[in-house]
Amino acid sequence: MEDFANKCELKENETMGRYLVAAVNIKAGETLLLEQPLLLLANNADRRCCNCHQLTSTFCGKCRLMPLCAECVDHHGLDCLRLAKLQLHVEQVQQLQANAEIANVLKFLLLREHAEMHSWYEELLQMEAHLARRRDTEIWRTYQKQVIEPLQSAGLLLQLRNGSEIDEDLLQRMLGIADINGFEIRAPESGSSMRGVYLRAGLFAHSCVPNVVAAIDEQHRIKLYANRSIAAGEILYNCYTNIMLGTDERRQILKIGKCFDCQCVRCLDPTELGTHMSSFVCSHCAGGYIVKQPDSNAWQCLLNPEHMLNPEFVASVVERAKEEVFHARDDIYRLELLLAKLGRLLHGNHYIMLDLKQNIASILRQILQNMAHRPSRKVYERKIRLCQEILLVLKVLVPGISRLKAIALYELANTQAELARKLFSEQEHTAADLLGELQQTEIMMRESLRMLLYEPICTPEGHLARNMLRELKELQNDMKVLQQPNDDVIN
Ligand SMILES: C[S@@+](CC[C@H](N)C(=O)[O-])C[C@H]1O[C@@H](n2cnc3c(N)ncnc32)[C@H](O)[C@@H]1O
Repeated sequence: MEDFANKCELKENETMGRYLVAAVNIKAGETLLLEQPLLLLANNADRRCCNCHQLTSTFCGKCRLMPLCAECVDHHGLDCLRLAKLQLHVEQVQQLQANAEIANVLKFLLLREHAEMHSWYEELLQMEAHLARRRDTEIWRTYQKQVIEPLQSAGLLLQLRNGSEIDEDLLQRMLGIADINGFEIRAPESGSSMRGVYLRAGLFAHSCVPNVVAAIDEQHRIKLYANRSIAAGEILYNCYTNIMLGTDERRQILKIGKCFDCQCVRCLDPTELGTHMSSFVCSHCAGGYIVKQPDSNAWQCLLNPEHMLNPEFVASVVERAKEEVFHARDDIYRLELLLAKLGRLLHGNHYIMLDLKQNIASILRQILQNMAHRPSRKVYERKIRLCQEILLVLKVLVPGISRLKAIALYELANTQAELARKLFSEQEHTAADLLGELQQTEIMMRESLRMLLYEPICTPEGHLARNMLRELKELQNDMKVLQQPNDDVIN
């Protein structure tokens, strides 16, 4: 919290509400905030044990309302005691157990219930909920039906402290705060997620070209650090969405999920900083690309504005391409075919093309890891090419410290080193060639490691950094051997 108080200054304006600016000059990699979540919430329809956060279908035997898995004995003692004191019939309990989101709201209500947590509750209520923008929308009506009505009809609210004050707006506010401010957190099972609400981390504004990175460790502690040097007075921006998506998709996610129109430099630039992550190929002009003009929303060729695409055609190509990528997943042959086919319509850096390239690269990784496949030189070279293409885009999108860039760089370095070793062992390359390749690899590994060292240790990236340190040492040992003046080695 000391870093936060010294380095971040809270401001407010009409467009963004509260936001943070750098109070001092900040160096790349400097930590701005370390914070534990005030609330850990399940996502949507998931029901998670409120002690260990595993998915569960069972409830605490004492309070009956909080999900608790068979392995956990109890959960937060005060919460359990308070809920157990409520006078509820079996049918009312069943009604409250039926919708998973109700447990999330109960967590808010329990903060309100305990006097010692009141100041946190008050701070939580100041967070943005976008009540006016969400009122009468689909999400509002869904929450009303599935969460608020059961809570009201079960007679639970009136038994809470000043229960008559807990009206529909207050409950919608709680749900809105969770949606607008929640950070996605890795859930215990791989591939699934839950949400964390952090009082300080939730104050950072969004940009699709952020200067701050958020990383959450296995204990759910969030770390926010600068990805480049930031001058005093600059706004501190975290990215709320996936930077590997195109502008229309990012803006839609932010509009629907966070209720605002992003106006960052990337969103306002039709070429997305020259990456062309949403551009189509112009079928009339050699080397011409069709981009969406931000003011008119027209899709026009950059070389000849008269060459246009119909927005419905663009939308349908994108939708169909996404479906085809989904169906081709895990099948490298189909993915490569699709890449060639879509390449006639989309720029090579279009986000769907990059997604395809990432899919292909990750299948190639599995093939290369399994030496029983005896992969040919072409397999290594294909993966190297794909990593290089992905990296070129990432270097523009995140010029500073980035875990995505670090991972892509590591994949590239690792494959280059493996190919060099293979060619040496098959006597296609000399020891001097191998040494040259390994020296290049070492530079890339060091660069990747330099970026990953800012990630908390207990995260997949932190584990990767530790493995990489070991690999780097092995690489350096190999290089030492190759550097020894030994006629048998260097030829
Ligand atoms: C996580 S909250 C950030 C803190 C919030 N501004 C507050 O006052 O509590 C996210 C909300 O901040 C606002 N916001 C963040 N970044 C923004 C941006 N670049 N442009 C406009 N509004 C932004 C939006 O209202 C968004 O829903």
